[in-house]
Amino acid sequence: MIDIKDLHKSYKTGATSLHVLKGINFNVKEGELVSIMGSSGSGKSTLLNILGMLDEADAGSYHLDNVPIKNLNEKIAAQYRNKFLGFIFQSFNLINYKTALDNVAMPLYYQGVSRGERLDRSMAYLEKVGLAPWARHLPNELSGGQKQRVAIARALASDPKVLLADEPTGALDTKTSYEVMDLIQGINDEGKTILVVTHEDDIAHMTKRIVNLKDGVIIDDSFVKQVRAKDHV
Ligand SMILES: Nc1ncnc2c1ncn2[C@@H]1O[C@H](COP(=O)(O)OP(=O)(O)OP(=O)(O)O)[C@@H](O)[C@H]1O
Repeated sequence: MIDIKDLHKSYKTGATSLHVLKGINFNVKEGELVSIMGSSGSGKSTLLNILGMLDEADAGSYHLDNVPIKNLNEKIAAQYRNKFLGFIFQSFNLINYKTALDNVAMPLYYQGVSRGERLDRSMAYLEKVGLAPWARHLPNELSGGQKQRVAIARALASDPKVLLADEPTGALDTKTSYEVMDLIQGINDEGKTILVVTHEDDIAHMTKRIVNLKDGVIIDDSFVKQVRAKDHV
């Protein structure tokens, strides 16, 4: 599903250049649940931005569902992003003046889905994440965990091939974090390919494989022997 070969990325500020990704190689197969770990500054967000087609590498190749992701114009990149990827963020990124239901339905509007289908589909995904009773509420009436569930429903509603989650539990307390990871595990059990960026070891052990980044290189890439469940973290 994801195939990355010898990826390099540098940031240039003035006369200096910071080499952040120094030859990343990895593959993610359909249906995997993988975490990308590493300390602050190791390059996790840089890698995720490239995977999410929000930025491009300087060198190396990236194939997403066998499609080469390179030199795409804005319009094509946006189309691919809609088709292939769903995003989940640490800070939820919900629109505060729209209800939970309208937040989930929003991307479908931009994809030209009719109003009736948008609302039906969004309601079904809110049900899936356990939030149907909260459909008419605004984000500020929801807890952090509930907000993240809305964001997950929004990411799923377009049925992307891959979910990219950037520190999805970063703003949540421990118990709520495990509940959100439990939901992510359930979505993965249904076949969705999911990548989770985290710097928390317990969260990473709720995924099936941990890729460890340090100073822009992968220092370890291993399957988790015993994937932890929410009540046994
Ligand atoms: N747009 C940019 N311009 C210049 N330097 C950048 C830019 N983005 C990131 N960096 C630098 O690149 C390095 C890697 O940053 P990155 O955000 O990928 O790390 P990270 O592992 O995600 O860290 P964190 O866990 O703190 O988010 C850091 O030293 C950072 O300061």
